[in-house]
Amino acid sequence: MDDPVLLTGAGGRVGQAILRHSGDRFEWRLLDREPLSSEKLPAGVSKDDVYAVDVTDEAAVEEAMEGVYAVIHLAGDPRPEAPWDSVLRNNIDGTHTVLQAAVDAGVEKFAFASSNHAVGAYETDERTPEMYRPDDDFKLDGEELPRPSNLYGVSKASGEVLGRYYHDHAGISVVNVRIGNLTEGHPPIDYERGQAMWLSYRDCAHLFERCVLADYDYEIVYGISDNDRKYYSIDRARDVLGYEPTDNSAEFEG
Ligand SMILES: NC(=O)C1=CN([C@@H]2O[C@H](COP(=O)(O)OP(=O)(O)OC[C@H]3O[C@@H](n4cnc5c(N)ncnc54)[C@H](O)[C@@H]3O)[C@@H](O)[C@H]2O)C=CC1
Ligand SMILES: O=C1O[C@H](COP(=O)(O)O)[C@@H](O)[C@H](O)[C@H]1O
Repeated sequence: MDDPVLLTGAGGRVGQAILRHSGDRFEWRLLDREPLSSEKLPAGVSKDDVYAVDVTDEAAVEEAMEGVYAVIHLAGDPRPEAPWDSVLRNNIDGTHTVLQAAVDAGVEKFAFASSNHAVGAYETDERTPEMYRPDDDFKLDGEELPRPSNLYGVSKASGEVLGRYYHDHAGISVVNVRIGNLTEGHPPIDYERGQAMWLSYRDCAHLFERCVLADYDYEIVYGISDNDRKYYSIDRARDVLGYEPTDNSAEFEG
């Protein structure tokens, strides 16, 4: 596929995980409100393919969207403790602006970085910490309603609903990836929740690559590696996207 893939929030942790492992897979167009240093750019991506843009800037986003085949939308405030004014502007208004521009430009697919915090309130005192352990059978599969654990999680659930609206009314393919805990090199240490939802860099890149290449209508999938501790099912990601994770947080436990 020759048409570009627009990666918003390209300079961040998730964006760099994708570019480090899939930098040669697509014709990239990179967007971030912060300037991207040359070491953050994969080979073959020139400064002409980089847009220093705020995702709430409609005109600038429309310009970056011209001719794009698919969008991987990562840009936003990633802090679970982020205040309402920030998640309202960066995560909700920003996602609306990017989705509207994508539809207006005839973009085929939209992959949204949702979060475990969109469903964090399922992790009740009664269920934890046992639910983070391999022998517990509690599972979430993406069919469940959001239960945000904070206002950041509300903004992520809002992004999922924005995608539902634009799929239903404009036909764009949408996949919401409820990312767990992206940690480079190994799972979080001494943190059972993080180990249950660990996503390795290479599995992250592979999963978003599948979001560009697979065909789907509207989906919600979990973005985690194949962890023994997982309480998120990755069956939907396997069945619809062809996701085949390599890593498992259990392999790093003594
Ligand atoms: N890192 C993780 O474990 C997880 C991340 N996510 C989501 O994935 C996405 C990326 O997260 P990270 O890479 O960890 O965050 P990050 O903070 O490392 O990267 C986010 C990037 O987006 C840019 N950005 C923020 N607001 C922007 C705006 N208004 N306009 C343009 N660019 C903007 C920042 O400059 C930054 O380079 C976020 O939406 C986050 O909510 C979800 C679950 C887990
Ligand atoms: O959405 C996100 O979730 C991860 C994991 O949550 P945590 O509460 O276990 O840290 C978080 O690390 C990341 O910053 C955030 O964007």
